[in-house]
Amino acid sequence: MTDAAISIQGLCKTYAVKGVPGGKRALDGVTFDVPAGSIFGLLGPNGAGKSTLINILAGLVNKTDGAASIWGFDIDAHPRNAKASIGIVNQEILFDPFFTPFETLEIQAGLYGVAKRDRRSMELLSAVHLADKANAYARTLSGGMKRRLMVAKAMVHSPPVLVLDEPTAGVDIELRQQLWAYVRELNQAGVTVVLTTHYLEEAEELCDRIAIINGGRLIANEPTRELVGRAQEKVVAVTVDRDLAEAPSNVCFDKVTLKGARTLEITYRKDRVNAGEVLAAVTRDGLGIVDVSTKEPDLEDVFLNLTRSSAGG
Ligand SMILES: Nc1ncnc2c1ncn2[C@@H]1O[C@H](COP(=O)(O)OP(=O)(O)OP(=O)(O)O)[C@@H](O)[C@H]1O
Repeated sequence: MTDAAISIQGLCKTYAVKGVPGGKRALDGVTFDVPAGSIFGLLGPNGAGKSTLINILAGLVNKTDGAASIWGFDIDAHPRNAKASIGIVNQEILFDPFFTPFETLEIQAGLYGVAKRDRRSMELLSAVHLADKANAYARTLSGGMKRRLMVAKAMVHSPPVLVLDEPTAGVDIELRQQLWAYVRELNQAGVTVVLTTHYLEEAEELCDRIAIINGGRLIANEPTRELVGRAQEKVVAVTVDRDLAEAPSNVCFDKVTLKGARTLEITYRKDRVNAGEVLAAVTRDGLGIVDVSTKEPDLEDVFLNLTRSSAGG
């Protein structure tokens, strides 16, 4: 057992690209740990380097520099143990369409050297709600079913760490919810889960901790709540007791717009002023406040702010 399920230090990857001197740098000194027992989100815009990082952990891409270990096993010094400690669900759906889901899991278990008596194929199929499809041809499964089969396939050797690379791309909302429910169950049973996703609200809902990479560099790595708290802009809608001809201005307000005759939508920076000061600024002109509602920043705001500021240097 180890405190970090995955430990990554100074990881670099430069792809050799024809006609590009020096190649394409996809990872540029990335360092972070995934705490054991967590659901960890790895976010980043397209081309940020997420798949490269996961493929290095999977042993599919050779790193250029740095170190990585999985469940305490260095991927260079102990590649077999490292590989046995991780299950990876790739973006692409890969399995033989002529085998049934049950056979698919049995074959995968065989590849990992799981003894027959230790195999859990039916249990895994039930967990991903595919027990009734155990003997159907895999090619007759829907897209969502195939993806769930991929998750079951990644778990045949009972790895302590499961990585899901964009697992819900193209999966409808209901199936996505089922998949996340299963991910939560696995996590409660002790599996550390790493997921990359473009669905920020899901990362926010599911993950204890979130790392963001952009342009091959780590730009954030924090508990989800703290990351969300870093969004400095807040919006408050204030309904007043009389019609307004125009929105009042005040130094407290970053932006203010009139929404209807009596409602002001005020944007302020919570690192500069607090809600009390904003409301006091409204009443200063003799206006009475009838109603107030606030909007909490979500990860989308944080993500955009962080990637924008890192792109701007
Ligand atoms: N085999 C390769 N040869 C050259 N460049 C590559 C190769 N694979 C990836 N890249 C480049 O490396 C960078 C990182 O790509 P990567 O696929 O890791 O990003 P990503 O964050 O997973 O993006 P996405 O969300 O689109 O999958 C990109 O600029 C990509 O074009």
